[in-house]
Amino acid sequence: MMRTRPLKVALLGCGVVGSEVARIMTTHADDLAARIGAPVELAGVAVRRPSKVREGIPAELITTDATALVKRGDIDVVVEVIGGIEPARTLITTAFEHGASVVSANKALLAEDGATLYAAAEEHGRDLYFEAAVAGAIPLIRPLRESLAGDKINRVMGIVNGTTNFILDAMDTSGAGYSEALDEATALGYAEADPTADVEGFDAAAKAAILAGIAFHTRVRLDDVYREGMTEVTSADFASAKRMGCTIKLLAICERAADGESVTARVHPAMIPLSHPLASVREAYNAVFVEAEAAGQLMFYGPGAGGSPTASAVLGDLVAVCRNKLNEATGPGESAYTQLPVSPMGDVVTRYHISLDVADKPGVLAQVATVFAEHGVSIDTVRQQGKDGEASLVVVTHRAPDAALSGTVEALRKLDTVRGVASIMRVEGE
Ligand SMILES: NC(=O)c1ccc[n+]([C@@H]2O[C@H](COP(=O)([O-])OP(=O)(O)OC[C@H]3O[C@@H](n4cnc5c(N)ncnc54)[C@H](O)[C@@H]3O)[C@@H](O)[C@H]2O)c1
Ligand SMILES: N[C@@H](CCO)C(=O)O
Ligand code: NA
Repeated sequence: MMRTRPLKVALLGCGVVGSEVARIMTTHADDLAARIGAPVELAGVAVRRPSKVREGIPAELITTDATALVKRGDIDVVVEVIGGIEPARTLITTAFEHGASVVSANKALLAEDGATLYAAAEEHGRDLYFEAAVAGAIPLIRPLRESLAGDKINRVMGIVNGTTNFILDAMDTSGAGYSEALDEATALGYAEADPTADVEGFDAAAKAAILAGIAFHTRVRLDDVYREGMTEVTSADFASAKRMGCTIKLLAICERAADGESVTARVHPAMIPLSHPLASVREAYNAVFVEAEAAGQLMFYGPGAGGSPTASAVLGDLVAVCRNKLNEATGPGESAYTQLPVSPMGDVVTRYHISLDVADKPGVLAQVATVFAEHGVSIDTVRQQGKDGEASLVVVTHRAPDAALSGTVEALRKLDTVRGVASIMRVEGE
């Protein structure tokens, strides 16, 4: 039976995502009410610029005082789509203290200090939902927290940043320049307020921390995630990748160690074979592979960024939280009971593609091969292209620990015959 008294929602932030949340809440009000079992009412919208015209939002709902809004006491759900650490963190914890549940899209905050948010939610018996924080519209957090709660997840690997996938795809397929592609991604509402978070891998690293934490039931913070951005990927790297039957993607990879005693989380550009499903993820789409012991391989694919796809995930959470409220229940809280240590990048084992500029003379290849052997890194293939006494040497290795590869590269740089290390890229997905 439908409850007539509405559930009240406070919206914090009315930018790319917030404006879409408000629009869908208004246009789909009847359907949302029917699905929840009570009407949902937008009771206040906190913004920074009140003078801006916001179509469909009554002026009397607009306020610049987000703190007063979350303290009102009659608010059932606070939707936080401001982003950043503060004031978002204080607003969320204040919302819990004043009886509201929270839906947030804020991966930066969850990765930096999710523990504080979970603790405040638990202390006050409220919900914290954040489907939009990882891979936008793609249902991923809920499947990991709920559908796969009975399984053991060993690996999560995916493309979780739309902006950088858009740029890399453009560089690969149309030869577009980096800044031109970034401008387009920003205009389409994919990029963060400061796109450095996207291109330097901070956004993907935050998502990796959240995914690893949920997948492995352990606390993983942004600082635990190894991170390399994609600003140094060149057209020469793409040409090299093509020769190997690969493309280049910015990947987030979270793994449980073979002995099950530790985990790793990392974000970096990597070559993947064109035959791998992640290679065909185009534009700003995201895709995430999950490997679970009983389920096997699962792939989640869809729009990972943009106002309306992200609003879809926020509204799904809003419906879930409202249903919980009516049932006087709460959804899942933090699950970090395993407390596994997060190992450093040096322990990660993978394959490498290394491009060297060397002198084209007898014995150079043998010298280079010896350095790899001395560091216990086994070579899979070598390709040499010579020109005017100089040569480019491309070495692809078998699987080796990252620390061994770093040692190899350091030693290679010291050889007189090695003029430079043009690029080092990991090779994944084989
Ligand atoms: N855009 C996307 O594709 C996307 C996807 C997934 C998650 N997110 C996340 O959603 C959140 C919002 O992203 P966005 O793209 O809408 O950003 P945005 O910059 O378009 O919107 C944020 C809005 O919050 C407002 N704001 C800032 N401080 C405020 C305050 N103290 N009080 C009231 N309003 C304040 C800003 O003026 C701005 O309008 C971020 O956490 C982001 O990481 C965005
Ligand atoms: N800036 C992010 C938004 C989605 O989290 C991206 O490009 O994927
Ligand atoms: Na999602």
